[in-house]
Amino acid sequence: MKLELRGITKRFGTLTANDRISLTVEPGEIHCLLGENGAGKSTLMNVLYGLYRADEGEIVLNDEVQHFTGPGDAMAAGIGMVHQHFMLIPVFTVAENVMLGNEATGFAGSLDLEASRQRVVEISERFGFHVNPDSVVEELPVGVQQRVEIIKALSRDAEVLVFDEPTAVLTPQETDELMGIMRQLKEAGKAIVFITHKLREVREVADKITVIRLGKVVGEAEPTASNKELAAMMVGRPVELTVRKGPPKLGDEALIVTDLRVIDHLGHVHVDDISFTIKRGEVLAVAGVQGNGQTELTEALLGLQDHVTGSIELDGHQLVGRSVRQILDAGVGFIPEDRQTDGLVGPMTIAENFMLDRSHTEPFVRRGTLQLDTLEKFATKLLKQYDVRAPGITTPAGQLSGGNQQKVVVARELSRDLRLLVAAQPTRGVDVGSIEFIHTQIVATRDSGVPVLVVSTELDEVVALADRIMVLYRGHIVGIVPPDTPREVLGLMMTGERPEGAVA
Ligand SMILES: Nc1ncnc2c1ncn2[C@@H]1O[C@H](COP(=O)(O)OP(=O)(O)OP(=O)(O)O)[C@@H](O)[C@H]1O
Repeated sequence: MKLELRGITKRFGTLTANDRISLTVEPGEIHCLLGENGAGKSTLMNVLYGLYRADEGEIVLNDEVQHFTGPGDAMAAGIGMVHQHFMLIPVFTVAENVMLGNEATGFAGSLDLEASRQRVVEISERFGFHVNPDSVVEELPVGVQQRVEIIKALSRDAEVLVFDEPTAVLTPQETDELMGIMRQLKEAGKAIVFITHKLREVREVADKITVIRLGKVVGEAEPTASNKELAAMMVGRPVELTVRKGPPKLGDEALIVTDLRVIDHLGHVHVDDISFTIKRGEVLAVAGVQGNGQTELTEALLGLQDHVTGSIELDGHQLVGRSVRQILDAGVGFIPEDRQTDGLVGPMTIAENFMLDRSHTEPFVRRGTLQLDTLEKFATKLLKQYDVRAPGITTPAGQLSGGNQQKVVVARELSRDLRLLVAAQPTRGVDVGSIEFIHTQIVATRDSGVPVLVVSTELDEVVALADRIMVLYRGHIVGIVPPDTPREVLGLMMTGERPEGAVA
């Protein structure tokens, strides 16, 4: 099915998020939509999916103008959306989830579990998805859950499929698998819209690229364009794609972690036998496939895990057993991997989010009174410095685009007086121009003498920031190696193999 968007305009108050955007996606084409954070990509897709009504413009499918009043209409017309945050019911099986999706749209065969099972098997076999209809969703790896989302869309005969930053939550291997799936869907004649910030992925699968900036189409690019060309087109200026970083000026060992062990309430061990140190002025970057104990390690450092044994000493003070509040007050900055649940309060304004954990301290509160002037100046400065694209500091954080929400969290944490920075996936969902800025800020934090722990599933990010790399596998340290360690060796370590010479 051919999709045309003709002159779509969508305004939020005085902000024009989409400004006369036109786009054509042919059947059997993967069309990448590129643009910096807040450019208007998700808004455009929400218009296409019937979630927002366009102020102007038309959605045309196979030369017929559509009038969607909600996602039900869009689905019935053949549009499927694979969201980054899955819309699945975790305790239900795959077949039950697919059945429920269809019930909502009143498709034939709705509420017939056996029919739904067969449909899952049929689609799964056709596209090589390897999904068992009877698996319970919450027990499946993230990459497979995403395939369930795709099956849901395909079971409703979707001909146009929208993927909005689908790889942000995937491991490198799952990402490769998804690229393969997208190619197969294309071979089957689907029209695909693919939104991503990762230029490697764009060049790997795109047939066509449309770049939007500040709500407008700024041009089309060829898939053969270089990273630098694509980045410059998105951001509107040349972008430095490598981090400038001098040799570290190392101080004393500020963070000393000894024999750390983290178990969950069911007794499963997530982190075991972990000992490492970080010096002042040093970045230790943790590499590993997602789910190998990184989340639990960072949460233990912040006091967010209940069953922790061993020792975490920061500047001579023991952190194990202390509350999150005490740990934050001790000067630990934390960029959590999931900004929506742990990093931000959506209905609160940007300014309020900037002072979330400082609302009881000077200079924002003096003699029990909130200093609105101080807060306003501080928030305005941060907004500008971190290039958060928002109408103003009183905009609710939940209304920001994904990448801009991330920038709010990073700005808040890096602007505190820090004794340790723990940054998990610091640039998730962030555009190339802002990645450059955030990396520069993390390096500046290290150069000011702060020990930094970075956790990232992006090997590029680990290598760019690290003074030393620590590889985790199944909750254990495989080795601690220098940043110039060959990628093949790091890749091997991420599967649990220890090369000769690596310090355990
Ligand atoms: N519900 C809303 N109310 C008000 N403003 C909104 C709303 N949704 C989005 N916006 C604004 O519209 C603009 C475009 O946001 P959008 O989410 O479409 O960007 P994006 O290109 O998808 O960005 P990212 O790459 O960060 O996900 C942003 O300035 C955003 O703050």
